[in-house]
Amino acid sequence: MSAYDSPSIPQTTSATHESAFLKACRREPVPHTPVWFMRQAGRSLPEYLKVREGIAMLDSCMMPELVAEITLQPVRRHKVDAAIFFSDIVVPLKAIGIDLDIKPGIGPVIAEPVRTRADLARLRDLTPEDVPYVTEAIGMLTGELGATPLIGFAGAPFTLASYLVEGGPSRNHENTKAMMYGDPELWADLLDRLAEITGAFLKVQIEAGASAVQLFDSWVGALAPADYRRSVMPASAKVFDAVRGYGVPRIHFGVGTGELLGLMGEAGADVVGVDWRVPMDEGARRVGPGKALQGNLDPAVLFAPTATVEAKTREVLDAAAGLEGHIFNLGHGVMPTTDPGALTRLVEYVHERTAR
Ligand SMILES: Cc1c2[nH]c(c1CCC(=O)O)Cc1[nH]c(c(CCC(=O)O)c1C)Cc1[nH]c(c(CCC(=O)O)c1C)Cc1[nH]c(c(C)c1CCC(=O)O)C2
Repeated sequence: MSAYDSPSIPQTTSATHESAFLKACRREPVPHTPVWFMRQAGRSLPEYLKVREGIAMLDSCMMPELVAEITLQPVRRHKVDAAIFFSDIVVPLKAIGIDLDIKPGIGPVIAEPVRTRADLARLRDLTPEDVPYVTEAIGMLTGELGATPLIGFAGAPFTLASYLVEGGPSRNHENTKAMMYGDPELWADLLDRLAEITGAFLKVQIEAGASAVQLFDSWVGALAPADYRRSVMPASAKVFDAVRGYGVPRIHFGVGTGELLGLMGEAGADVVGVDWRVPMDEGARRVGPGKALQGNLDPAVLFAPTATVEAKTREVLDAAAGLEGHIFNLGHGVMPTTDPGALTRLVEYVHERTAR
């Protein structure tokens, strides 16, 4: 009996359990390679722009019916093999009272950056009562999704710390690294706080019915492996540990993480996401045995002609052909100006090409 046979998640029906996506996460044989896209919900879809009209991003995350509708849109349109919960990595921070906003075209902006030990006191624990709209939206979704699994997610401690310390998006993460190198004790305590909050946020989603979770460490590729191991990995490992007992697959993803893939696997995930810079077979070699892999078409390829998209997709599938457990995805999120038709065709193409 593997950890995944655990009956501890009553919300995951047997049809969901037998879905291609969850089988691939468990490295079991699949009828076809499952496909989903990071940022599959969002601005590439006209139906998304329509329902979001006049509603601020963070407000929309707190409206369960709207969240459920937006989460379902790409499943209906593209026939992807998994849904990802519509929310944002800063939602749990907002929920514990951090003054922040998501500015269109910019991203999360924090009113008062976290830079000192006194600032840490603002990062209190998250409880399910802080995010009732998450539980409610997931409850609605699991019914509507049928056998299609729902992926819950959270931002990883490093990526959340970067937004909190910088006060917003950052190219070089200079204030974040200044704390990490210059005040390692404060840094460790900050990451530990964020690991607690993130673990609690993932638990809420799993208990509401999410059948997999993804930890987004989008900006961790800015670190050298030794710094990752010393200053970040313990906090990410704590998050994976916090949800291990549920037996739901845990996915770990970051951008520009070619040099970190082995350590990201070691942090405890069941599935490691690979961006487009590392071929899947090389990614598998770096991650090591016992993990499924997710990736990794360059999202910019979708702007090329269909024949090119197909040729580049074949390259990904061929490189992943020897893997036990491949989930097809882009190497990072769908760009807002992507033609949604290109995404629908891509799902169909991967399904046809890998049908067994
Ligand atoms: C770094 C990060 C953030 N948010 C997220 C990450 C990690 C993933 C990654 O690396 O891309 C995670 C995220 N954010 C969103 C989702 C929804 C689920 C999905 O993938 O479909 C997910 C998984 C919705 C969103 N989150 C955001 C949007 C766009 C806002 C809008 O549509 O009005 C969406 C659909 C806002 C946001 N939030 C953030 C950014 C950088 C932005 C974009 C700002 C902009 O360009 O306007 C922070």
